[in-house]
Amino acid sequence: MHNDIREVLYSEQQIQEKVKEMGEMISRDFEGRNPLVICVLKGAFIFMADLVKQIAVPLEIDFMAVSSYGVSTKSSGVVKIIKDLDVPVEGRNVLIIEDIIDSGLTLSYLIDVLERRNARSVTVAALFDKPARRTAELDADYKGFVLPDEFVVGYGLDYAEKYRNLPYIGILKPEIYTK
Ligand SMILES: O=P(O)(O)OC[C@H]1O[C@H](OP(=O)(O)OP(=O)(O)O)[C@H](O)[C@@H]1O
Ligand code: HPA
Ligand SMILES: [Mg+2]
Repeated sequence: MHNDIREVLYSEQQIQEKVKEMGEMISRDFEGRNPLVICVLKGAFIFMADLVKQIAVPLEIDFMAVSSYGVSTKSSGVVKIIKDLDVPVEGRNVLIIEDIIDSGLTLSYLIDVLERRNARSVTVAALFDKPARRTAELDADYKGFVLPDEFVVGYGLDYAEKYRNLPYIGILKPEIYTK
């Protein structure tokens, strides 16, 4: 285990099993719907890569980069689009892939943007859910694990751009971000 991690919450193997289950459900529900799968960068890049391999229906992929945390464990409250989609979403069945829903601000902003661009449907798959800190009223259609109210890293999630490459999800030692 990495020295900066206080506790591993879900191992690489537990995550892979969950991702497979989610992929199977999505495959069933999106049969014949040709989804446009949107990866919310950077955090969702690993989940996205693992999940799409478990989805058996034809799909297309695009990427959007948004950021609101920066070098902090709390949302700045301002969601900034750093990279927009390459393709129009009008008339498409969009599946948003998120690593974590925390305050919910990122997702509520994205859903609003995609609905205003006239997506046919907007569905959300989120691997991690931290309901304790929610300020925006929303929930994922496909949800992996519910997390305690702690700042977590790994499996794509960062603190100040670090720890994304850890294959598991763990609680970051508070002294790392309070020092
Ligand atoms: O529900 P919220 O409180 O909005 O938090 C969730 C979002 O915050 C993180 O992104 P971040 O802004 O850190 O950008 P990153 O993915 O590049 O790390 C995370 O990857 C989610 O996209
Ligand atoms: O707990 C978290 N860890 C990393 N990034 C995040 N973005 C929202 N919540 C978190
Ligand atoms: Mg981040």
